[in-house]
Amino acid sequence: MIKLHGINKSFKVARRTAGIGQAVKALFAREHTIVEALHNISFDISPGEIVGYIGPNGAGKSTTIKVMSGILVPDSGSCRILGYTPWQDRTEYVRNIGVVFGQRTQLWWDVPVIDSFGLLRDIYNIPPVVYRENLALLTESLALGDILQTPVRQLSLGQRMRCEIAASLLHNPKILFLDEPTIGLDASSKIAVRQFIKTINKERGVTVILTTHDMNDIEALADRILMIGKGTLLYDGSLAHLRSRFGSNRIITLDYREHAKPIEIEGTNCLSWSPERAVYSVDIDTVPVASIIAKLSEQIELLDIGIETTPMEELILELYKEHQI
Ligand SMILES: Nc1ncnc2c1ncn2[C@@H]1O[C@H](COP(=O)(O)OP(=O)(O)OP(=O)(O)O)[C@@H](O)[C@H]1O
Repeated sequence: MIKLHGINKSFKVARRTAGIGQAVKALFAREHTIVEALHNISFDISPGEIVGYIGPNGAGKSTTIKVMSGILVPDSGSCRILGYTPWQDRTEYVRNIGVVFGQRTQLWWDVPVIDSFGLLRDIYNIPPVVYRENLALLTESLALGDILQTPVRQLSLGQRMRCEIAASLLHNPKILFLDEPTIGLDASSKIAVRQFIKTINKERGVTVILTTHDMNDIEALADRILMIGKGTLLYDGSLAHLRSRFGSNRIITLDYREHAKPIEIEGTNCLSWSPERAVYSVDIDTVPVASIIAKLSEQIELLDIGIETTPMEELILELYKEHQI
């Protein structure tokens, strides 16, 4: 369904050093640097998948989404989605995809939400019956009833995001690209958005590609992770596989009577330390929990101990570290 092969994309960025002299100089001879945003990116995505596209800031996630949605033309490589080359067959292609950029809006700022939806209906030429049905369904499942008549600029972030998602689905797309769909949302809005994404994937078979920095999004939604760092694809695999790779990692939280100085324990990673509580990450195949407790008990009076398997955030950090990004 989605096939990217050897995609490269660089940006030429003007380089400026501070100071008026440099600014004047730059008027005559502008210096440039080349930012290699995507380097030889290849992957396939099948119909019905939910894929989490992750990586640190500036890794190339949005650039990939822009290439896949036809907004950016890569320097080289091929991208075939539903039989189209996004940036070449844009008019036809966009009828098949929905795109949500969490940090930008596709809705008209000053008009009521319903008017924006009406404009999208005309742009996409959505048949009246389909539009009516979808509007009813989306209004109900995303609880838009009370806000359809409100101008977009008066909406809260969570309300706007629900409207953005509805707007991206009015024309029944087969693929949904979500670029940080839960950014800035409160806990309950995040859960509502995740639930809805799951539902449209299950019930309508919409293929979803989402970029996020929120590992709870990934945990809740994605069966597969693509990880990118410095423009290069570093991991393509299931969440379960990632878990099994770091399967013996544990987070140990210790409460103790006041102790001012952190205690180093060989083979562990101290994630945080305060005078009453410390958190360590450890591979229990290498360093047994008992030895950590024994070592600490020699120096501090332990009050409580909690042991958890490594949370998603930590797994991803490990992966970033492994790839030195
Ligand atoms: N239009 C542009 N002009 C110049 N450089 C750009 C442009 N768009 C992206 N870049 C650069 O390309 C690289 C990848 O950026 P991109 O926005 O794809 O990263 P990202 O993974 O989405 O990051 P974030 O998590 O911070 O949103 C960065 O170094 C960025 O500065």
